Amino acid sequence: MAEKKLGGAGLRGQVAGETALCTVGKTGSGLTYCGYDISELAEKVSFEEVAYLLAHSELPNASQLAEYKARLKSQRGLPSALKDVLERIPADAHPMDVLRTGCSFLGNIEPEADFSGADKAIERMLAAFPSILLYWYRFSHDGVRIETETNEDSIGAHFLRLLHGESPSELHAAVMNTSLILYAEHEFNASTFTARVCASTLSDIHSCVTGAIGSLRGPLHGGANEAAMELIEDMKDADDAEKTLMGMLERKEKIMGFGHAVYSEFDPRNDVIKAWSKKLADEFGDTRLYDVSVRCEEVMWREKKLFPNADFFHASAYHFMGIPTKLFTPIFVMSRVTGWTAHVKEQRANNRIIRPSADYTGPEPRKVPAINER
Ligand SMILES: CC(=O)SCCNC(=O)CCNC(=O)[C@H](O)C(C)(C)COP(=O)(O)OP(=O)(O)OC[C@H]1O[C@@H](n2cnc3c(N)ncnc32)[C@H](O)[C@@H]1OP(=O)(O)O
Ligand SMILES: O=C([O-])CC(=O)C(=O)O
Repeated sequence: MAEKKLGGAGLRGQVAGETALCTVGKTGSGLTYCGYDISELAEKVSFEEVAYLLAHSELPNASQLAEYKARLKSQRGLPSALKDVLERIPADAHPMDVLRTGCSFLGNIEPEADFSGADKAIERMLAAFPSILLYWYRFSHDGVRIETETNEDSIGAHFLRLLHGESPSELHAAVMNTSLILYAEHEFNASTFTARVCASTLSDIHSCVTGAIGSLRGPLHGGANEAAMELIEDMKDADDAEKTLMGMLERKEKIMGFGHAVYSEFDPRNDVIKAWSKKLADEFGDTRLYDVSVRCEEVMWREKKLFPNADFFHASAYHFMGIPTKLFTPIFVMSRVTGWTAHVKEQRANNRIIRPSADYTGPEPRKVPAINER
């Protein structure tokens, strides 16, 4: 993969620390987690294996995986104090704000006592985030208090079960599994860097994750999957997509779900989720959203040499599985919590408080005038 020209604002291209967790955009391999290529992981393993890999630096063997999954499964229930809080959050709140509050509140009632409690807190967050999200969603939108403990084998299937009230098809469970793998980790992206900055002050893990959720929410980062859906949902067909995009480009508007801070030619996660989106479109029996997405991809490359990032084809894929748009970015959280927390542990293991400098552009030193002279 060609190196992207880096420099300028946004700390672009500057090395801000070390990690053994992930490489992004290195020549010969687009994206690796602990040395494993993302395409191979997406093809061969479960999200739980990836979560374990990020937490423990090695893939689990069969018994380690079975124990890990059993532990996660046993932690899907929510304490009543947390349910009370979730019931007070209005239906028109953004679900990312709900997760942010849910995570923060969990840190109050089940705090990480000291850093030796990190793994326990991480597993609890991983297990409880889908339950937090969907307990609130179903209560505020459907008026039901759902049972959040399910027997579904995977986190992806558990999520779909809580959302739709029934076990997902094999296809949908497989797509969720792959999606969670693709979103799990990505080096020093904005939300992970947020988590590391917080960790570097020796703060607690719930604070690190709460801050990271806030960073992920924005449309230039994780929020782009929702913004991409809003872009494509009204496109009638491929020609309409072309016309809409050309107009937006002429007006110099940003097209959400395209471009990347590090990758220069393609995002290795795109081919994987695009293939699943096509399968889902065929199953759904309506390829409009897939067709308009493909035309967007063609137009953006032709006009701007910009390519879809991980978020773009996630929009149609999630939509085909009946997932409401506002739950798209929270799914990213359910996955990325594994990467964030692995970075928190890594930062703690070799810590120095992160505190860069700034070039000053303000006024020269001056005297404070009396209030009636201002
Ligand atoms: C999972 C993730 O978080 S992936 C990222 C999700 N975010 C998005 O999809 C939002 C849309 N994309 C963007 O805003 C950007 O591409 C970012 C934030 C991802 C990366 O930002 P940068 O590193 O600053 O982008 P980059 O340096 O490649 O930009 C080069 C030029 O392309 C333009 N450009 C980049 N992305 C886009 C886009 N999606 N639509 C239109 N123009 C774009 C930039 O405005 C810039 O133009 P300029 O030189 O005239 O200012
Ligand atoms: O690396 C980035 O800047 C954004 C990204 O793709 C991610 O966090 O998955």
